[in-house]
Amino acid sequence: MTLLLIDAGNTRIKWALAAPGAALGKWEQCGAVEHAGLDAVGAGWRHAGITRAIVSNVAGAAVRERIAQALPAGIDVEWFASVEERAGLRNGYRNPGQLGCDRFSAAIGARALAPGQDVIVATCGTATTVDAISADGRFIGGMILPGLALMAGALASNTAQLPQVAPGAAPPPVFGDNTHDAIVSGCLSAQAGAIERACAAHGATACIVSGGAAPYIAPALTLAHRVVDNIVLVGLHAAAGAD
Ligand SMILES: Nc1ncnc2c1ncn2[C@@H]1O[C@H](COP(=O)(O)OP(=O)(O)O)[C@@H](O)[C@H]1O
Ligand SMILES: CC(C)(COP(=O)(O)O)[C@@H](O)C(=O)NCCC(=O)O
Ligand SMILES: [K+]
Repeated sequence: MTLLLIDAGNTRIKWALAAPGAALGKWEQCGAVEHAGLDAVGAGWRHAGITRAIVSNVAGAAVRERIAQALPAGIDVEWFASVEERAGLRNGYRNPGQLGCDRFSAAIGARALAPGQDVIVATCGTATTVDAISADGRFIGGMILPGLALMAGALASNTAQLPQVAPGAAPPPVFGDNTHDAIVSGCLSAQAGAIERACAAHGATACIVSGGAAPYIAPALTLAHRVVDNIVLVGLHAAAGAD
């Protein structure tokens, strides 16, 4: 009766196994792999008692096909999609289906973790998305910006003098006194600045930060926030429980 949750992003595939009735985010097992590593993970899924899977995929048709091949045979599979309303969340996108299904799921997860609050949820992956959810359960809209690695990589590959940088565990001073720190500060300030601007514009009472780059971006934030591992998987779990 195990539920398999999958969040396929443009860089990595995150997955978790949830037992029936498990609390949100309390997984039996979880992991993250780059797209090429999926087959090995799929072999492990075959002996895990999985009866149902919910998959959020924003990484395109080839990745969808790879996931379909890796899933255990004969289970009930839902390809999660952005719709007008799900799990008590109303989708305010002009065309609800245009919203990335990972963003819709992250918003469902954020609402489940902060019910009745005006929430900003930032998912810091290949792209960074910063989305606003109202206290009465409406996905208002959001921002899409290049993720931290993309931003830093764009500078390195489009300039003659700027190196590829790697952010460290702690953010550098806001005003870097060397090229490396100036680039890291610039990229972190853009990411953290977008999140802080969104919180101010929304009058947010809760700010949730997730995604592979969250450990670098969250320490640069100057406002109260909560780092949540895999908010997209939390949202899929909440959506499954609301059916
Ligand atoms: N071990 C890692 N492998 C890949 N990306 C990582 C890793 N650790 C941190 N990152 C950062 O996380 C981002 C990927 O995060 P993730 O949430 O998996 O993205 P996506 O959902 O777009 O696949 C990368 O762009 C990079 O900034
Ligand atoms: C914005 C995204 C690329 C984020 O993808 P990710 O960084 O998680 O790989 C994805 O949510 C997407 O393709 N969205 C569709 C467009 C939209 O949400 O408006
Ligand atoms: K993202």
